[in-house]
Amino acid sequence: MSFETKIVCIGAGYVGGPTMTVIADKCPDVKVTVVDINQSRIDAWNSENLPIFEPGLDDVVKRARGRNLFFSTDIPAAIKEADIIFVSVNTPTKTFGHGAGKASDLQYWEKTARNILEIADEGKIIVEKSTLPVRTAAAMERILNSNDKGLHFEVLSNPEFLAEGTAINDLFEPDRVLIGSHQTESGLAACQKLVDVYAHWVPRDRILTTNLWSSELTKLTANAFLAQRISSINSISALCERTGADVDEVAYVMGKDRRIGSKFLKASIGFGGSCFKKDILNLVYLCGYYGLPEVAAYWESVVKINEWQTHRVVDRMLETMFNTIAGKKIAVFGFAFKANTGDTRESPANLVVRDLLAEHALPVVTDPKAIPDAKRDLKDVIEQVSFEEDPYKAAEDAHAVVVCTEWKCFAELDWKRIYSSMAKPAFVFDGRNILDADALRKIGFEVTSIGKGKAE
Ligand SMILES: NC(=O)C1=CN([C@@H]2O[C@H](COP(=O)(O)OP(=O)(O)OC[C@H]3O[C@@H](n4cnc5c(N)ncnc54)[C@H](O)[C@@H]3O)[C@@H](O)[C@H]2O)C=CC1
Ligand SMILES: O=C(O)[C@H]1O[C@H](OP(=O)(O)OP(=O)(O)OC[C@H]2O[C@@H](n3ccc(=O)[nH]c3=O)[C@H](O)[C@@H]2O)[C@H](O)[C@@H](O)[C@@H]1O
Repeated sequence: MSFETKIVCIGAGYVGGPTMTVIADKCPDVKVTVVDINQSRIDAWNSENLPIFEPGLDDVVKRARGRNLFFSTDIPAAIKEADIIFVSVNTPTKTFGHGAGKASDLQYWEKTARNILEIADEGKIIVEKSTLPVRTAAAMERILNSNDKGLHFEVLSNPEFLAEGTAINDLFEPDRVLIGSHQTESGLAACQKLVDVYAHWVPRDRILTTNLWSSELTKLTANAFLAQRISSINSISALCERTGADVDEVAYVMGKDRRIGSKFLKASIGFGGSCFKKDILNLVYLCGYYGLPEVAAYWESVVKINEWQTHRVVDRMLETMFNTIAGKKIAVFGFAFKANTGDTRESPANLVVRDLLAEHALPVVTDPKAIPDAKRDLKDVIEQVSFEEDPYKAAEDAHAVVVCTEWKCFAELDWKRIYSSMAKPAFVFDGRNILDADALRKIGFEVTSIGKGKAE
């Protein structure tokens, strides 16, 4: 079958895989090829065991794969035939040199741009799907358009707003799709081509078009605002613990004010995930670079509060468990950075386990989806940590259970059974406020929740 439009996506990760799968599903007239340098990842995309766990993804992949959706490592062939190339490679925080610890490491992006330039024999539309520092498109255009083949590349920014665990729904029914372009004739024409792709299923009034820099900066800002809400409520959770206020009640009532809204006000042991911290630090770096130290400090505090909140977990454990947890088995319920994903990148559970080890406790990690990634993340301390598929076994003889991920299955466990197998007094630290604390107390547990004090 011949296709009118050919899309290629470079990078078959958490974003490239699901976004391209949905584009292929919704646009049967478009050929979509997802390429990656990682052979085993591509093999997994072509198999029954997809490389990422995302509810609903399997069915959509099965519908489109082999029809107009292809996964491949043949990057040159894919680039050659593409009209539109999405780049969705990773953009981690730089770990070396200037801006280390804050700036984005753009080496994968630049390599991709040079790769495209080397192979392409006609001009193409290049779409920034990765989250990038504002003004990256300017650098990319300079690299791409500095060719001696007389080719013109138009760079668009089309940041992704999906959240892991709800990616398929987020992609099927996005709040908005954002496309940034130059406001030139060729920029607007390229923008229209991409609008036409999304318009297959996204209502036109939800496809927002802006200039390139607004689009790049909106993505960083959206993540910073979301994370800021979590740090704000988490900072208040500490005050609730001291005063007897209940953070869930405070958040609920505040959220009823439509100007505030109810979402992203769930107090927790801190946000995780591959993006919030990285993107805020990038924003902080950019503010410093553009001579705005006050703005940089404001946003940096969001990350600082988040780390402080996670460290408070083991601090509170010590306070409650007679100032020592050395030699005590502690069951860590959940290692994924949030429920409904196997992703553990920047998971607060990682920090909790390391804090437990620093106190010479004996952590046992259980998680319905994330044990393989947990083992990878804890490789350097693997001999001091145990892993257990079965949460009941993880809790046997433990002095405490600490809930780090809001998996629904943890709330549905038989807590009487857990209580009877634990050392006494049996402590529960609910880092996600998902358990029925009163019911647990009736069983006999000593329960500590986030943002709930004892004061009357
Ligand atoms: N994970 C998420 O939920 C979201 C991530 N983003 C952004 O999307 C971008 C990608 O993130 P993820 O998909 O999570 O990363 P990921 O690490 O899961 O996937 C990136 C993929 O790119 C591949 N890659 C790297 N260099 C390559 C090259 N030169 N040629 C071909 N493939 C190459 C890697 O092998 C990897 O499979 C990041 O900028 C991230 O900030 C944006 C929205 C949501
Ligand atoms: O750029 C990205 O990578 C994505 O980052 C987040 O998505 P994600 O990190 O997948 O998941 P979220 O649902 O945002 O949760 C992030 C973290 O915050 C925590 N969280 C979330 C909400 C809340 O009220 N409280 C809270 O502690 C979660 O448990 C999790 O650890 C954004 O929600 C997406 O819009 C964005 O596209």
